[in-house]
Amino acid sequence: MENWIDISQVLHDKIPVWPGDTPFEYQVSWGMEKSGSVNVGQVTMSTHTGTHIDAPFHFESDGKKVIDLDFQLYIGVALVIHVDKPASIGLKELEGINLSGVKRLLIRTDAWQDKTAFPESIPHIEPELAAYLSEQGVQLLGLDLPSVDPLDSKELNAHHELNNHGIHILEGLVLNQIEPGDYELAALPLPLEQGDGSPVRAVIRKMK
Ligand SMILES: N[C@@H](CC(=O)c1ccccc1NC=O)C(=O)O
Ligand SMILES: [Zn+2]
Ligand SMILES: [Zn+2]
Repeated sequence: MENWIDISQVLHDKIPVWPGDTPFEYQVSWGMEKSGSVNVGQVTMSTHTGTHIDAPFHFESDGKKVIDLDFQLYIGVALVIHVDKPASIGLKELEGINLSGVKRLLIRTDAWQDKTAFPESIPHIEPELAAYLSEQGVQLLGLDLPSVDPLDSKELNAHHELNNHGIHILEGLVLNQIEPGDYELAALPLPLEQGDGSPVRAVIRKMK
């Protein structure tokens, strides 16, 4: 079947990363000339580069690693909503949106426009929203932003509250062309045994 839309950031050597984090690098470490038959690549990257998921181990020392997460959560029906450039995302911003029975929620904010640079500031998820979202049935929250907390946060309250309510985090989506509505989503993390996070290839397809 067709009509799948790629909502992932392209991984290339200039992709912006969290200030101070490992730059992304792809290299052919064993080229044709040396190997005689093949190009073999090597990738150096932070697990929080581009479009990626967070495992609880990212913000809790005894939290689950990527391999421990239920991969089924990252495949299935998702609702895309558009909350245009909010200061933050709380109950007020979701007023009038029916989330009952929504398991996967993707929020388009358009607040990170220039994906060639890391943003200066971003709208954050108000930690109190976690309880409401989980009441509605949300288990996966995706955003077109590099974090669910303010960029200067050390407490990471939204990360913790979402995790406390069983809500998994998907960050760095590209949603600027995506109309709100019901979609199928696939955004599988790699089977990283030690992973605190993982890059994903995120794609969606409009539900008929
Ligand atoms: N919480 C952010 C990442 C994050 O906080 C971070 C990523 C790389 C290097 C440092 C980071 N944060 C703390 O200084 C995220 O989930 O992607
Ligand atoms: Zn992350
Ligand atoms: Zn995060």
